[in-house]
Amino acid sequence: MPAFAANLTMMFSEWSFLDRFDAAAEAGFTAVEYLFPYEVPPEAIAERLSRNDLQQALFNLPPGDWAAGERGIAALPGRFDQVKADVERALDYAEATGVKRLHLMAGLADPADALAAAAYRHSVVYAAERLLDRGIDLLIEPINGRNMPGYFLKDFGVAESLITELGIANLRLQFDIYHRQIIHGDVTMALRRLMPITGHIQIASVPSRHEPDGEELNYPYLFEEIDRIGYNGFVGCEYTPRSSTLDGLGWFKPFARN
Ligand SMILES: O=C(O)[C@@H](O)C(=O)CO
Ligand SMILES: [Mg+2]
Repeated sequence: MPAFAANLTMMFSEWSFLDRFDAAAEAGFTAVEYLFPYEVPPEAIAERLSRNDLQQALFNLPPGDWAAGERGIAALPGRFDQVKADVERALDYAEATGVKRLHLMAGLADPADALAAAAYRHSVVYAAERLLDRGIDLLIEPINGRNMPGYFLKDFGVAESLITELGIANLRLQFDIYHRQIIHGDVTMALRRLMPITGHIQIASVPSRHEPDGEELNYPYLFEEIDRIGYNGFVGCEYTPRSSTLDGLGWFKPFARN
């Protein structure tokens, strides 16, 4: 049975950020993820995790100036000092929350731009090596160009090649099934093939990015497949509920903690 993590950026938005931990636990989740923790102190998050017996599955390193449109800075030439500072900031939160995987966003840049490609590689190597002796995986995630136009890492083949070529033990793929289906399709075969380098899975319906209970993908089949291929990490529920979060949890009932 997959271990589902509620994505507190997209789910439980009826509650304040910290109260989302309580609500997710009450709904039967045993783990949570979100994009960014940086607006609240690490101790406050740690307290909610502990109070609710929740595991912290994942969060992202700081993404640059999100409000100004940045979507990561790893592939932006001239921002390496900031990448290094961001890794230290994320480590403070990692220590408090016990998270074992962090996602490094690439940013908006042309993948054919040699300077961007070099900057990205440099950032990825630095961050992965910095996290290695802390026992934390560095994840990279291909994101579809409809949701994030101009995003540097928009191809699963490119991510696979980079991970394989660099061969850093804790550098792994964030396999978001929603993005995979939009970019390439062939989800099941890709899950099977990429499983050895996959460090985290995320789900949502396609094309609406709502609950994983209909539309283009057969999630009951994919959940069984995730078990069949021996994946023992978390499956992040990175979707926007169609109406209220709780009303949309019918699909999750068979998996909920008591
Ligand atoms: O798929 C996504 O959008 C997220 O996993 C993410 O980290 C960037 O928005
Ligand atoms: Mg994702």
